[in-house]
Amino acid sequence: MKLRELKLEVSQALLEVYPSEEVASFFVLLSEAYLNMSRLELALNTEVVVSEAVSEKFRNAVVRLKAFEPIQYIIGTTEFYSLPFNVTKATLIPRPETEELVDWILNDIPKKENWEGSVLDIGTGSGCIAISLAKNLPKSSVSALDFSEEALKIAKQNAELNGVSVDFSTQNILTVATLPKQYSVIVSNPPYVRELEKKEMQQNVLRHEPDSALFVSDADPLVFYRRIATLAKQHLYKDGLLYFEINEYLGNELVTMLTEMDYKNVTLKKDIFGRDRMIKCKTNE
Ligand SMILES: C[S@@+](CC[C@H](N)C(=O)[O-])C[C@H]1O[C@@H](n2cnc3c(N)ncnc32)[C@H](O)[C@@H]1O
Repeated sequence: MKLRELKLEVSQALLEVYPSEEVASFFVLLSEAYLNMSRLELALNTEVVVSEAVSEKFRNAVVRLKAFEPIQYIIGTTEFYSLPFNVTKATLIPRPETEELVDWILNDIPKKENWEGSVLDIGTGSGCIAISLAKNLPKSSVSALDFSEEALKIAKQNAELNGVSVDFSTQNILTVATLPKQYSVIVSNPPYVRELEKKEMQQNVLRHEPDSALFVSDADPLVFYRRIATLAKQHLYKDGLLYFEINEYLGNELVTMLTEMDYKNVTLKKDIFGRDRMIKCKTNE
């Protein structure tokens, strides 16, 4: 089958479910993954013949996309902070707001090339926060933990893929008594979606991403923040910084909680859409 015919078949099937811009972008991503062809090469080689085996891969992807499976899980990769990351159903797909969190941390560090501080990422998932920090802070020492062995397997692959060294460990943050050492920065994007918010979420997230990465009980949505902030009190150096990605509806409650815990300079930050999505605070003024 010619590439142009395959494109027509795939596009017609996906247009039943997705808008045309999204269909076009899916076809490019699938072609990069299965044909190793860029957007430009696709445009220039419409008459090229695609093997039956590869056409079949596209057809399988169409079935999965029509079941609202995220494209990142289908092709097994995504990009975060301009770096490549493998993803599987054991890992959350890294989000743009988390890139903003990484950017906030990096902007707070003046001489990134020479910074020799230590960082801990709690609930690392694909490793996206830890690895992008390690990549941009070449002299730092970065550690990361998650309670999912499956997620950590992927995070370790991603550290190798990006040529950085991160000290990964399997820990349940809700039950560990202490953290391994002292840190200059502790960061976390913990589960923070309340059960009551499920109805606002898209099918592709609800059906395919890991529940344990996303949800917390309506009764105690700040459980991870309280636990991490308590541990961070003992494990941040003087002037150490704590950063969280947050639920946009819980910003004020977090400001109150961290202030009552005697953290200083508690600062909320909005994402590019104007929503409170990050918070930072300091151990000392
Ligand atoms: C919102 S995801 C964030 C993943 C990744 N850091 C990111 O930003 O894309 C939360 C992560 O916390 C992990 N997690 C959930 N409960 C945990 C626990 N009790 N202890 C340690 N990690 C936990 C999940 O496995 C998941 O990887």
